[in-house]
Amino acid sequence: CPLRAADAVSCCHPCVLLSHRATPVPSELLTQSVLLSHRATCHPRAEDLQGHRWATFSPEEICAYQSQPMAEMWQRCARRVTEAIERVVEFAKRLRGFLQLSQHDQIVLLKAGAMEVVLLRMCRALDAATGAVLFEGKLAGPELFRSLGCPELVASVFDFARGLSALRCSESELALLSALLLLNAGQPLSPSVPKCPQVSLGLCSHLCHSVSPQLPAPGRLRALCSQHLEQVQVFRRLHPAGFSAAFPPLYRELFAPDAADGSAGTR
Ligand SMILES: O=S(=O)(c1ccc(F)cc1)C1(c2ccc(OCc3ccccc3)cc2)CCCC1
Repeated sequence: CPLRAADAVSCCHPCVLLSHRATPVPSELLTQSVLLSHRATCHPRAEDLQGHRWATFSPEEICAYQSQPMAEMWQRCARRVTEAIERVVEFAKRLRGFLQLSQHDQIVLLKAGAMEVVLLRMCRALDAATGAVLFEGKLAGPELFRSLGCPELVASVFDFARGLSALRCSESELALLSALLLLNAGQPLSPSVPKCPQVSLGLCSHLCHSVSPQLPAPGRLRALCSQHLEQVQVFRRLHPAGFSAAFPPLYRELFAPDAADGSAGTR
């Protein structure tokens, strides 16, 4: 399982004054604020997931997905992950102090951390009994994604989601983990990184102490995101034209910035 307290993050983004006030905001208020932001920006909502018995795809439906052209399946996943990232952006904007960052810092944190939060949130849509994930309204196992042509990435995505799901984190823990990942995005993984004096240690220390047994190993999430980036490049080489207009601009900007200006396939 990818979660180890030893990887407890030791520093949040140095400029994030989450309680940008003279008197620190009580950690309970901060936690409540993060949870509300999480609940408002997660899909499906927690209440939709609880007790709901999701249907599984029939063998014929799975076969239809497996028969889809690679580009079509990549576009489907790209659209879904882009929608998920847009919700993470909204979550970040609701975090105390985030909008007080410079636009540059906001973009740096989101570029480095949004995908990690998407992957963290994915465990909410995983069915513990079957290890299948909610995809286009039904439960899908890794075999449904065969036409993507990247079985190792798909396996890694499912393994991570299953490992996190097995910890049965509460929505509050996932909310705090998401805030921590975003505020720590892009920071060195070394645990020896000194605490940032400027940061509002209120939230940082609260996050680290409240969810320390569940902190995702940032190295594991970063490796997963790197694996995704590698596969995006593989896909682009196989389908130079297929990566242009059919992919959401935000997806191209985040994961293939050199192609985001429409020059795909010309390099
Ligand atoms: O439901 S999903 O489309 C899904 C895709 C692949 C998978 F193995 C499991 C789920 C989704 C997702 C989309 C792209 C992801 O990384 C990029 C990626 C991974 C694998 C192949 C292509 C792209 C990860 C997750 C889950 C959360 C948001 C949407």
